[in-house]
Amino acid sequence: MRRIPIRRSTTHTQVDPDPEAEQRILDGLNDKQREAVTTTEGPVMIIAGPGSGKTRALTHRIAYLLAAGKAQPRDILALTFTNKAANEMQERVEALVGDDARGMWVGTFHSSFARLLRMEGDKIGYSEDFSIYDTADSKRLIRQQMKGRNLDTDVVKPRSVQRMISSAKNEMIDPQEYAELARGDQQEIVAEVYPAYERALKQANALDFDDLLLKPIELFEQHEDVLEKYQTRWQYVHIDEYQDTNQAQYVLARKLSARHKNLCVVGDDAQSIYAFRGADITNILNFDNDYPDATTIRLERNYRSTENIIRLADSIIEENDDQIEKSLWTDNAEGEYVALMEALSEKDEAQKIERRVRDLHLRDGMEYGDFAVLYRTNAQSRAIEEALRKENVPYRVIGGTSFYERKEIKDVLAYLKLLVNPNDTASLQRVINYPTRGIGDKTQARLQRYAQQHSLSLWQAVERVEEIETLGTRAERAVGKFRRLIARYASKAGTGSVPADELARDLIQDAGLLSELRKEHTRENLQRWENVQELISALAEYVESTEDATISTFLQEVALMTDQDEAEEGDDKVTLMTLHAAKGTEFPVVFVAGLEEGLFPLEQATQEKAELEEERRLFYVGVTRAEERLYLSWARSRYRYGEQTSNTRSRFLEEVDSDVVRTEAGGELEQQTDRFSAEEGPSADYDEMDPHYYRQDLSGDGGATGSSDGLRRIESTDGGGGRRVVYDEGHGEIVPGAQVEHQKFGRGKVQSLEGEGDKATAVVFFGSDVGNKKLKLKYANLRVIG
Ligand SMILES: Nc1ncnc2c1ncn2[C@@H]1O[C@H](COP(=O)(O)OP(=O)(O)OP(=O)(O)O)[C@@H](O)[C@H]1O
Ligand SMILES: [Mg+2]
Repeated sequence: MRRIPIRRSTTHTQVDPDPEAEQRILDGLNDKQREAVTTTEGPVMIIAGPGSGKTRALTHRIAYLLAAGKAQPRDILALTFTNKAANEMQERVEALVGDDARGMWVGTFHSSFARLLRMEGDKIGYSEDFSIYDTADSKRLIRQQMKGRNLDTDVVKPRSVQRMISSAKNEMIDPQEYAELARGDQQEIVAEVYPAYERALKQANALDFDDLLLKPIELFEQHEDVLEKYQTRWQYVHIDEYQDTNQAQYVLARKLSARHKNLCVVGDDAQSIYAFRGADITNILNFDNDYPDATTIRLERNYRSTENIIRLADSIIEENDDQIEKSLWTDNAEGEYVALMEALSEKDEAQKIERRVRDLHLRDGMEYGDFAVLYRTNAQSRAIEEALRKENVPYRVIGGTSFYERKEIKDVLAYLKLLVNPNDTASLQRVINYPTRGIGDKTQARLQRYAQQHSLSLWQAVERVEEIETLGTRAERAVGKFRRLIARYASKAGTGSVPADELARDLIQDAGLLSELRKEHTRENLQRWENVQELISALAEYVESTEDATISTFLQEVALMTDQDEAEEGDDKVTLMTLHAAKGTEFPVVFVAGLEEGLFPLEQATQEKAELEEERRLFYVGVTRAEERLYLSWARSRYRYGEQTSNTRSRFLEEVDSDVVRTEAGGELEQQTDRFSAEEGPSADYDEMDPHYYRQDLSGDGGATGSSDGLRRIESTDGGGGRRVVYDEGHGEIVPGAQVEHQKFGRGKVQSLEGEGDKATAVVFFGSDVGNKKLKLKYANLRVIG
């Protein structure tokens, strides 16, 4: 079932000072982190590399403020990058203070300020039920405005206009200023459409994504008292991933912390990857200047990755010129070499990834949930999905054709949006004649013209259909029928007499959506029908689990979901996502796929140094998600845009520190051709993979201890602090130093042991030809020979 982030109740709770909790919170940190946590007053910037515990420090800081009695939950604002990260933060804080910490505002910028606008937006002319427009909705509105002005949408595409308006908004350039600055035909057109688009949004009681940040600024500027209220309330303001804030976010942070001056930002300039969406790296670079009394704290110890992964990451980012000097060290083990995988095609690449996943799963007992496959473009997921599906490896894809972007889902959502906000023109246009109900293009154009002439919203024109003389009786009747349908359900939704999910179910039935999907018995239609059912289930679950749930709050949650939030939690699946979506996450095993010139870095980004550096930072973000193992892969040929392209390795691969990289065994590419073109299926040569990329010098000595319960317990030190390894007698005398025999690899000597029960593994050295192998004892069938 779809997971909708649960809306936090606004109930305020009190947290009493708790010295024990305070100690516990500080115990889980190193000195630098402790400094970050206890420097509670004044502006603080924590700047540090990936995996150094920035997010952890931020979370502990909030918990510390509560436990030390410096703040109550309601005094705290924390802004994160995804709703998922926000939920995690909320949960961890609660776990740390051992109490519920409701009343904190923890969320993304967009969801926090959407919430604020629901509460205060009436002061600048938005009713509480405003709609949030995504890019597609915005484009629809822009197209309509262009058509109304006889602007050729083939010459300048609504999509480009939408992008240009969005960039302008990101830089806080309003329509008037834009008109003054506009140069050249294209900008002149945008200058004409921009103010019309703004008016149309307002008329639709709708806000686009950029507005969710701009309107609060407008609100704060026009209503000093509202700003003061929140400035006073939020004594402590926190921002994670500060390197990716844009101008509007910068202004909001500044305004909100102006009174108490307790602004704590956390970030890493080397991980700034959203300049293309208006993020402004100078926000973090200039923090010291903007807040002259700021304390800057640097964290230097990486807790996440092996030494080899960090070495590789360092060698990547070194190539960039513009960055704050940082050093990163780790106490973690050296770890495996970073593996370079060369493939013939995207299909071959996908198969190789799938094999590695299964290999590590079966042999090393890694869970499927331990793996992430990262790529530059969404389209790359297809081949990987196919390979995984073929071998029944469970996976999830984050982002891409996200559930909530599917046509049938957007149709249902548009109906629901209309109930809440009938003036929502984009939604109305979407469903007014879907399913077909005799309100064709001509009728719609007439309604539209009438609306424009009388300065009405499209819905208001629908309401006055009887007065529109240009419409024939048939059209009038059809529009009238539709109006009654929407009005009936809108009033039901308004009274709240019927549970939201029930109402939605009845509405889509009455609107003819379900029968439309059942009309033709195709697989696609069946899938769509199921998706619609799933949406209703998600709504039902949301209603059940959320206080004060309404269709309106549900729609808001859906509109503000970020790619990462859609992931269903708790199940053991390989995660597939773009490098952008991977920010802030970590996985034991990471694959970065498609390292080819033109794809990563993207062709378009290779001309300008600044863009190339952003691609490189994206690569840096990708590799630093890995905890234990990292695979880099590229394919000699690949289908892109319907054509077979022939590729060379990415320049990024030439730049990395080759000392920590090993090309995967499997011989020359020619040999690989033989291997993979054979019809034997991927599992056939499963056993003979890659003896070379395991490190020879995996340390680990240990000894056996007897015990009274009859089980033999074997302790091994694994470099990470002497974990106890326990398994039963069934495996024989498998202790470090024992001679064993494996069916395939022959004789070897046990080097070290790790894990427990079914997950117990041994590293065995099988001589210099085969090298070290890490084997899962449950499957390895090792025979002890001495
Ligand atoms: N003092 C610590 N002791 C033990 N583990 C830690 C400590 N600090 C951080 N960690 C662990 O290290 C990992 C990385 O931490 P975290 O995600 O906070 O890093 P980050 O700096 O935010 O990384 P990124 O830049 O990728 O967002 C996490 O698993 C975290 O729990
Ligand atoms: Mg982080």
